[in-house]
Amino acid sequence: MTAPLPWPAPHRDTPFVGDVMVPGSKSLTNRVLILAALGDGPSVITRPLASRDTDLMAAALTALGATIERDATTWTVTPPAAVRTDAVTIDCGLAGTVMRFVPLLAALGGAPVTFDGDEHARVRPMATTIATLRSLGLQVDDEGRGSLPFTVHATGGVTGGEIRIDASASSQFVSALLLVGARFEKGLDLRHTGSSLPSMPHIDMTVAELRRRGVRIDTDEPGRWIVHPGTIRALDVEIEPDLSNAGVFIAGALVTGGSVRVRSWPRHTDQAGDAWRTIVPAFGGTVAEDGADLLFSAGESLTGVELDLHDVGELTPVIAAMAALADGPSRLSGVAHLRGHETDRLAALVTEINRLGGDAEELEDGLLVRPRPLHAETFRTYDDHRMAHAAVVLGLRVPGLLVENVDTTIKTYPDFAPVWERLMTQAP
Ligand SMILES: O=C(O)C1=C[C@@H](OP(=O)(O)O)[C@@H](O)[C@H](O)C1
Ligand SMILES: C=C(OP(=O)(O)O)C(=O)O
Repeated sequence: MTAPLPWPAPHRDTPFVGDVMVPGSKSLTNRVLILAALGDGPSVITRPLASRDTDLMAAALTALGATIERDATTWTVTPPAAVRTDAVTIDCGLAGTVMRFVPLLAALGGAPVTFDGDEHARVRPMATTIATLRSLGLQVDDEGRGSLPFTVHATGGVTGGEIRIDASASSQFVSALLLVGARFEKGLDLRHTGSSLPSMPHIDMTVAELRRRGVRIDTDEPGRWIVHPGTIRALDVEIEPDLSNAGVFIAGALVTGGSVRVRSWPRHTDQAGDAWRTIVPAFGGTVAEDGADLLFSAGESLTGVELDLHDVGELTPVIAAMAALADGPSRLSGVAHLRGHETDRLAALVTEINRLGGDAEELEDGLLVRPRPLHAETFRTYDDHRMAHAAVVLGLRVPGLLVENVDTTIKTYPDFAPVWERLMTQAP
């Protein structure tokens, strides 16, 4: 099969002025799906994200016995009637939320479950998931790899109790345990023992979603979570727009001297992407509330930034693209763990920005980006949706830039390319 032709990135010689309603949050949709499958009755999810990562989660939960009925705007999830006893295989694709969360859910079942995924999924950090399952008393066959593929041999329930893990490579190791801990016989007393813990807002989101469903969880001590055993209540919810994915439109407005209205920005949210409210002023832009929407506008200039992105690592590729177009140098820190994301994002960003004539340098825990005049090339995406997002930001200012495999954006945003094409045909 021949690879599809690279996609011509949208370009603007004039300010990009946009009005967007982004699809639902991946992180919320996949948490809500799992919690609905563990609930004490059916739950209705309104405006879930329908994308590769959430389809994979829905398929995994269905394989484990849940029923998911989908119509245009809602998914109704009915938990399994009984613990399954037949062996199944689950495709994790490249979805961290599927490969980290679902094995813990499978541990509650009564049969072997095998996990595998895309080629690159096999090199994403999974050792903590495997070690966690083993310390909970489960047998895991991974042939010594410490990564996908592996089989979890569930035996009909988990005792739980005290457990220590090193989640410095991904917050998802913590979230995975918290999501199921109430269903362990003794609940969970979890301590993170590693040197640092990335993506705290994602853990806070997990805790908030559990509490909304009646789960008691103590978080008084940093790095420790006590989940009391009990019922996870069914809950009907509406999914918020994905604020991390909104970032590419916000960045597009800022790098072209324009503005964008992002519709229905939640006033209170646990999403990491809410950080755009502070990141945009750091680049010299402004943020204003207008009813339910937020308006992001470019300032006089696009200033270089010094940002610690430890909590919001998934925003880094788009921020790095903005930095490459800024008026001065930027230092992005706190994101060593990005080497274990969909690709090694630090290496990929340096290679691709420099391929365009830029000057990006990899640091131990981040990037140094010095703006330089850029020229068009084919920007490689390494099967990483957020590399495609970064390419669009750059292409808005670099005429003729091509994006290799823009379809990788289906991971969290299936209409990404057509939406940009439509926006480019609109005034001004
Ligand atoms: O739990 C989640 O939904 C996520 C947690 C974060 O993972 P890491 O802690 O591995 O960065 C984030 O980057 C990812 O996009 C989604
Ligand atoms: C890191 C990301 O995804 P995942 O959930 O696959 O870890 C991401 O979307 O930026």
